[in-house]
Amino acid sequence: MITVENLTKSFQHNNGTVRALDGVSMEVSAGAVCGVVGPSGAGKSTLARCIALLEKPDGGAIRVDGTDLVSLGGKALRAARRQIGVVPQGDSLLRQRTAAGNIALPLEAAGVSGPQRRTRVGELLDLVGLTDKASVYPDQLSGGQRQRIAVARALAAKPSVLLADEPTSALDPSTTDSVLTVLDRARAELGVTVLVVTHDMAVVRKIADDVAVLEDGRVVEHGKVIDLVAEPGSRVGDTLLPGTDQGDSLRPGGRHDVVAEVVLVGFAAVGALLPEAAGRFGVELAILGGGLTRLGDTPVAKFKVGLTGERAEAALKWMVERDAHVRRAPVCVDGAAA
Ligand SMILES: Nc1ncnc2c1ncn2[C@@H]1O[C@H](COP(=O)(O)OP(=O)(O)OP(=O)(O)O)[C@@H](O)[C@H]1O
Repeated sequence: MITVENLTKSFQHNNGTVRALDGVSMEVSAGAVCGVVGPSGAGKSTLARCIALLEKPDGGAIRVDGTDLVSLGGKALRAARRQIGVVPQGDSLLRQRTAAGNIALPLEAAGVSGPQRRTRVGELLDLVGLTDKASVYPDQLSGGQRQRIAVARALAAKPSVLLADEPTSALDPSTTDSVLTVLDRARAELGVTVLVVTHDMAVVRKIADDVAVLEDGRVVEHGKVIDLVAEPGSRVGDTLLPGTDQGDSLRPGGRHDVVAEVVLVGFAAVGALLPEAAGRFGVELAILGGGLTRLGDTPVAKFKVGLTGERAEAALKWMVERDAHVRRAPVCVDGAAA
């Protein structure tokens, strides 16, 4: 578990002070993948560098499994740094070393013996799916392969936390997927807690359990992706789920008695809830907008639906009782939309 409490960090510029982190607090559960997203200059990299102990915050605490890393010094700080593997932004491999040689670097620094090093490097090459590239130099690898080697190198010393700063920027979508798969495997097979800094919400959609949205050095939204997408007005939800033409379009009109926005999470809900509600309550149900997507392996749908029939309200209530997230237009006492 990583807990960040009220973290502050400022930089002096010629024209004044920039508050890169302005009281950031967030939590990442052990073994989860957390996406840190936000616009350029929001403070994402500064947060990552502070957690990686590459930058000292001005104030606040960073607890990994209960220990406040900010208060550490000397030997304890060096030991804590080894617990955090870092995949830096951009190309970070040494050109004059092979893929295997790059992965072995942290092991050499830690004094791990030759045979043990070879075994560990072999395991890591296998984890990132590049066993056949052991003796290849970075220049002969694709951008995605280089990033996968950088992930393997970051995992070499068996850290409990893996921090990746924009690991997929400048990669095409299929290459991006291969890097994300490797991060996901690190979590699933090694139990590593993964923090991914990214400006790309597709990364959050594909692998994140948790997300923190930063803006101007502050956390403006934070939580489990699957919970946030169901919250009305969530920025994460608005970005990750299909649009449905919101606002006035939720007002009942035309031939529908009730118009509502419905978010459905999981195979059972997405596959069966709407037709079952329509059949059970004898209402006509029309999909007016929205669509399907996936969050990791979980199917999620957001639809604008129009219900017609005497028991339309009862059908909606029944869906809510089955964990559908329903957003209705406010209705006045005379039944008209407010
Ligand atoms: N070493 C530094 N010296 C001075 N200012 C810095 C330094 N690092 C970051 N900043 C400033 O702090 C603010 C936050 O920068 P940071 O790189 O953390 O944002 P970011 O969200 O990662 O942006 P990007 O997506 O563009 O990388 C910016 O205004 C930046 O100019």
